[in-house]
Amino acid sequence: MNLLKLFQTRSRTFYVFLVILGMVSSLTNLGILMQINIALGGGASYFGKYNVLAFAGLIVLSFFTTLYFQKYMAELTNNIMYSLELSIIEKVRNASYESFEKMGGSRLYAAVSDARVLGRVPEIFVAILNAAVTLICSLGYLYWISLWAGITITLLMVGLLLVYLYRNNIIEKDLNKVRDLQDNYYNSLRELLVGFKQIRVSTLRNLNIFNKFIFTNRNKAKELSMGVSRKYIVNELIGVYSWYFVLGVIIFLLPVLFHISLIQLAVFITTILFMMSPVSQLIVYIPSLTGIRIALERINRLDGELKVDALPAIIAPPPFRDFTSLRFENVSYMYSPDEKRSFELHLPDFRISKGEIIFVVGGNGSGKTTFINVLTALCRVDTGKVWLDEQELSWEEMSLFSNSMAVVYSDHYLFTENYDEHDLSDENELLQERIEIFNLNGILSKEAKTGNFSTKLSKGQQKRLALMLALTEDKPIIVLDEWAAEQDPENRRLFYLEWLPMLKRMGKTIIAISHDDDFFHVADRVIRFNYGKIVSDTELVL
Ligand SMILES: Nc1ncnc2c1ncn2[C@@H]1O[C@H](COP(=O)(O)OP(=O)(O)OP(=O)(O)O)[C@@H](O)[C@H]1O
Repeated sequence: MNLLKLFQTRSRTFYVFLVILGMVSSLTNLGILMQINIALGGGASYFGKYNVLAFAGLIVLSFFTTLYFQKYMAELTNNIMYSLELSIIEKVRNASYESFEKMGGSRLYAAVSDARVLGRVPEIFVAILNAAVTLICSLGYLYWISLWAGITITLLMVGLLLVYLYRNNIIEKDLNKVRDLQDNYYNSLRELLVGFKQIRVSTLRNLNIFNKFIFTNRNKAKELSMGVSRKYIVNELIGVYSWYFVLGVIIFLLPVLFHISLIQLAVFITTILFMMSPVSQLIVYIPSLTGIRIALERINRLDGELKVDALPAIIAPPPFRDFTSLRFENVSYMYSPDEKRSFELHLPDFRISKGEIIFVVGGNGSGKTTFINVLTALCRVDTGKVWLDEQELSWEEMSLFSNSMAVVYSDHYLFTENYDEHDLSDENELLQERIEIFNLNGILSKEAKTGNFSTKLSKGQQKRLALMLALTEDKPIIVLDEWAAEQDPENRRLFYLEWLPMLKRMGKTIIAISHDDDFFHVADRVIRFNYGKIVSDTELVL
């Protein structure tokens, strides 16, 4: 996606408007310039006695065209900004888990602020167009008055522009560095916010995150930004003082070189003064264009990364699918295969049957969570086949089937809004019954604003609420990652000896990571992972 393509997709009429505005503005500029010069030289106007009317007409035409265009631009600007923001979020929500992990949250925030920068594109385009048209008209007028003098001034201005662009290129590189620093800064900020408790209780950590990361980063960014500002100031001053140089050439050199008359000289000087404002506008807006290009490049890069393994756009939730068996045949998944130390999960032949309670066990780093990620299609398998009721599933179908699984992660996040559209009303008897069963009676309270359950609960209580909500989703498969880890002994006992059997009686299939060997007998099967492989798959017959 480049800048021009961005416009094409947002508004087909943009270019038509741009051409109309360009024409009106060149007509107005040239007209006004000629009127002034004719008045200065005491010559006859083309419009004779309607001179004043023509002058006023030009200004009115310019006023209304610009007004109409500005309104159109305001609309277009907002459309571009908000739809870009939404399209970034759209890509994130359809991205694969791996590309999401690689991206990191801080880059998402940076991309959203980049989208805001892009919202200025139409305004900048119009300003540059106006300035360029005025410049071209003025130069054309100079050529008409004296060809050689016009050429001399054009060469002079091109030379000065090249110096300006060369310096601007150096500034662009510095700006890129500032943006990289900003990404790192957002990352440190995220760590400060997410890990606030750990940072608050350790002075060393507290000092280090501030001194070694945030402070150093901001200092570097400040130095670079100050350098950029200094270079901009020098550039702008060169721009302004170049005019004196050009005026000097006109006043002192042109009469000697080309024998131009006093009236021609006056016309030249007026025209040059007329060009000053558009050129300074160009000087102001070219750096903005640079910033926009950088923002666009970064959004494009993020876009490319998120496209990897992206899911097809989700339009409506698929119906839950019950099943008899889910089978993995020669399935393997590897984290970042390019890296030296990479972990591979391998499932030569593994089957889950409806109604089973399967415990997934094994040491730290043996591959239990990776297995859950593959099972729930968070990670896309590299090789092998997945069969649902002896029907092979594509990656997309597997992703859809994950909708039939209610998952409680070890670091489960309880949403503040009721995205699952649960019936949380007091009249819901089944819900009240489950609140009772999961020992949440008298613990849960509702947020007045959202009507959702408050998430200000202890870790164990949060997990019990998450389990209850997972059950409310009414899906055939329940996946639990170390669910019992935060429970007190009584709730843990209830989980293994009462709640899991209850779920089984309800016809649910349960896949649960567990470290509680005292309760392994509750499961129908215990599968043990080691180095990414299932080293034992024990069926327990009670
Ligand atoms: N995002 C990742 N990128 C690269 N390697 C990873 C990633 N996540 C996990 N791993 C590696 O994969 C291996 C298996 O990790 P996994 O989280 O599946 O283990 P686990 O059995 O769930 O461990 P634990 O009991 O500690 O939770 C580990 O060696 C880990 O270093």
